[in-house]
Amino acid sequence: MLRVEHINLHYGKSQALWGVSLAAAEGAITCVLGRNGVGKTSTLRAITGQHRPSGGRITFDGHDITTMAPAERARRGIAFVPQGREIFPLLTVKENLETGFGVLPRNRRRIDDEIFALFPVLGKMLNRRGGDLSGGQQQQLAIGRAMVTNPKLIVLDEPTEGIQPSIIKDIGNVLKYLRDQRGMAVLLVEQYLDFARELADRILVMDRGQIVLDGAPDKIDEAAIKAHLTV
Ligand SMILES: Nc1ncnc2c1ncn2[C@@H]1O[C@H](COP(=O)(O)OP(=O)(O)OP(=O)(O)O)[C@@H](O)[C@H]1O
Repeated sequence: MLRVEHINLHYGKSQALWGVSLAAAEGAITCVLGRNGVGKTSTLRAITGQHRPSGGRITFDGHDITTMAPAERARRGIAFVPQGREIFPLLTVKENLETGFGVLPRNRRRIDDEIFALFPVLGKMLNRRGGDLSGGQQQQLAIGRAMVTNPKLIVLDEPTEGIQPSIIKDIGNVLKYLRDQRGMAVLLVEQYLDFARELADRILVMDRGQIVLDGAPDKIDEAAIKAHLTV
């Protein structure tokens, strides 16, 4: 579904990514692990179209999307749950969910009951402001907002960051549901190894702007992963 092939990415003269390649398959959770500052978010920025790579190619469903605008990628089925969630604090939960409507044709602009079944708290708090929600509830709202666009690929940047364990577990279950029941491709960036091991069908580890390990969770050497995750 998604293929990232040998991408380089620069911020001015400073190179953040060096020949990064990865794939996110339909019906699978792919997890990219790495410490702060190794290029995980930059990789996602290239995939979602927020920063153009300086080399390499990104394809989605067989189409080259390397230079495509973010909104066009969203229309084609790529949804993004950014780091820090980026909920609109003054909009209600319902209005936050409706911001996903922009990429949908008019006749498909509805919030599916499935979202409230997966995140009952959103249904209960529909008219509350986004800013009144706890961090964990905001993360659920950010995932719900991504689901409104009915994506084929959902890309999440550190969804467990600053979130209490019970909600981390709920989020893990929702990601499994999206993989198993909806056949979505899930691409997840994480620093939290246990969460990745529990969910991922494939783990990649980044260090200093490159992919340094890549394999199935039961095949990849845990000591090697940990060596790259500790400073
Ligand atoms: N807008 C920017 N301008 C200049 N340099 C940047 C910018 N964003 C990131 N960088 C640099 O690029 C490198 C990779 O950063 P990136 O945010 O992709 O890492 P990360 O693995 O996602 O880290 P984190 O977990 O902190 O988000 C770092 O050296 C960072 O300082």
